[in-house]
Amino acid sequence: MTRYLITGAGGMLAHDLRAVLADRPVTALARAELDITDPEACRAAVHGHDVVLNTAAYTAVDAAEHDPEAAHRVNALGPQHLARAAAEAGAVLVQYSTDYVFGGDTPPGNEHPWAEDAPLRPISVYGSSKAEGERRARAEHPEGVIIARTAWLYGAHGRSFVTAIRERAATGEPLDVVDDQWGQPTWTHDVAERTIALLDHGVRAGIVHATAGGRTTWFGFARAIVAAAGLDPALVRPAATVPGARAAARPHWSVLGHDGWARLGVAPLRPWPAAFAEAAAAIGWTDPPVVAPHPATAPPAPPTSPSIPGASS
Ligand SMILES: NC(=O)C1=CN([C@@H]2O[C@H](COP(=O)(O)OP(=O)(O)OC[C@H]3O[C@@H](n4cnc5c(N)ncnc54)[C@H](O)[C@@H]3O)[C@@H](O)[C@H]2O)C=CC1
Repeated sequence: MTRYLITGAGGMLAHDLRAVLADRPVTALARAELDITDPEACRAAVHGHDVVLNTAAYTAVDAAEHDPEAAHRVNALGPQHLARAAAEAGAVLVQYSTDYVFGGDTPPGNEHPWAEDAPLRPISVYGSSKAEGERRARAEHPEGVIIARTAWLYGAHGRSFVTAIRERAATGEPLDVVDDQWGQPTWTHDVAERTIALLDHGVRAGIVHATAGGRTTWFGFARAIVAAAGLDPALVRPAATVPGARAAARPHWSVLGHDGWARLGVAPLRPWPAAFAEAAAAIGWTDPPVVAPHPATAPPAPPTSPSIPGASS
């Protein structure tokens, strides 16, 4: 029976991987139990497993701009250590990566979905560190690394764009959300389920885009989130990206192509509206969040920023 190791087990995607693998032998190690920057610890942890699902990552996109070494250690060297350990153990490594490995060369008006083999041109430290992690993992274990690039994740077990928008909308204040960055909101459950389907199909190497079908902007997604919660979608207003407003640049075009799935004989993730509708019902996002009442003497807190750009990626 296949034995699975999940790294970064405290994270959002890891939770749903554990749920999908609930009836199989799984070791799930949180950061305190396995630090993927430690090559010896990686070797010891991978030993005895057939599949390594690496969800561990330095995911603070803006903070990475100020601490590139930390991002590199976790996102570039970590996957390399795990790939080496997987090669020694005869295991497959699934390395989760990001849409932010792209973004450097899409002139407006010339957008098409990024193919799996499109050149990597990140525009942030985080994206560069993840791109380097892809390269190092594949070089270390060419026959046994699957790169699964995902994006715009939301799920039941973590903070995300969905939780931020729900909390802001529940205050009744209007929300300005960027309408010029395109992508694919993706449920962690679907990423987990499709990844395991890929492995069950016998795939041991390759690149897939583990993002939902379709496309929207952060504004479009925010409206869907607010509508699902039974709140007024008109609260969400379209805004333009303010250059330099955040430490790390965001790609304006993060729509990933899904042809790789057909080549491997496995169906891709479903379109984002259907996935979000099911997620909202399953997670309890069809009701507005309960916001703590403000003390009678204190005025309501103003929004902390004029717009809500995209969350992490
Ligand atoms: N959240 C998103 O929107 C997106 C996430 N991704 C990628 O998907 C994967 C999973 O993301 P999430 O579950 O959202 O991340 P998360 O931030 O919820 O979980 C990541 C986990 O990694 C752990 N971690 C950090 N440094 C570590 C280290 N040195 N050793 C071991 N564990 C460490 C953290 O403690 C955390 O529990 C990551 O590879 C991320 O880069 C890609 C695109 C979008």
